Amino acid sequence: MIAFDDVSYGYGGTPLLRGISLRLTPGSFHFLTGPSGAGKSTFLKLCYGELMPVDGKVSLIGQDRAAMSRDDIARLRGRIGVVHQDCQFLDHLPVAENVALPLTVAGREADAGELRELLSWVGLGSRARALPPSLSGGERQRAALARAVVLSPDLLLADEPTGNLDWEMSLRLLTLLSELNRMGKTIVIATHDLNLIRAAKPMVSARVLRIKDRQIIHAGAEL
Ligand SMILES: Nc1ncnc2c1ncn2[C@@H]1O[C@H](COP(=O)(O)OP(=O)(O)OP(=O)(O)O)[C@@H](O)[C@H]1O
Repeated sequence: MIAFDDVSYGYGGTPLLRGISLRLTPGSFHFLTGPSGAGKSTFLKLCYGELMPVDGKVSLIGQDRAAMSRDDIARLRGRIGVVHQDCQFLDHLPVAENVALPLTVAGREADAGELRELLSWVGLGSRARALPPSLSGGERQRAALARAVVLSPDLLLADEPTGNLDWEMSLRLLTLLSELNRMGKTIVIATHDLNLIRAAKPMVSARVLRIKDRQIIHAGAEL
């Protein structure tokens, strides 16, 4: 699904990630961890084509990133959903319309029934008409998750999705993400919360990637 071959990246000539080679196979579930500033968000940006590698090759769902046009990248947005760290919304539009926005942008009509089902899956069935500023942190994250999956992507990337949430809400979000994985979606969650990774153990068969010394290593047994 995603392949990195000897990929390096840095901002303004300062190396951040170096010589990364890995595969994210269809249906896999990965946590990506590492200290603040290690490059987790940067790695995710390389995975959804926002950034181009400085060296090496990134293949996104079978396409070489370097050979992709703007249209290819736009099409990719339907296959790769992203829950961003800051999950911004259009504050003047109700939750349901914010969640449906990727459909609108893709020129597709939102099916009211499917949208209702999606909102109730994330527990926001009764908040469809609410405006984003009135949502709690947990509600915002769940709305962001709904928006990220509204186009039914094959791969979902979540950047610190539980960053500001209490434990109960973190587990709720983790449960939703593991349900998506059981439905066959490939999932990558960037997090520095090791408790979250431990809590996922009974839910999914997850692998842990850790950024260390500019490299991404497979962590495993010790978590
Ligand atoms: N657009 C940018 N221009 C220059 N430097 C950047 C840019 N984006 C990120 N960086 C730097 O690259 C490094 C890695 O950032 P990144 O956001 O990928 O780390 P992270 O592991 O996700 O951190 P956190 O856990 O704090 O979110 C940081 O030192 C950051 O300041």
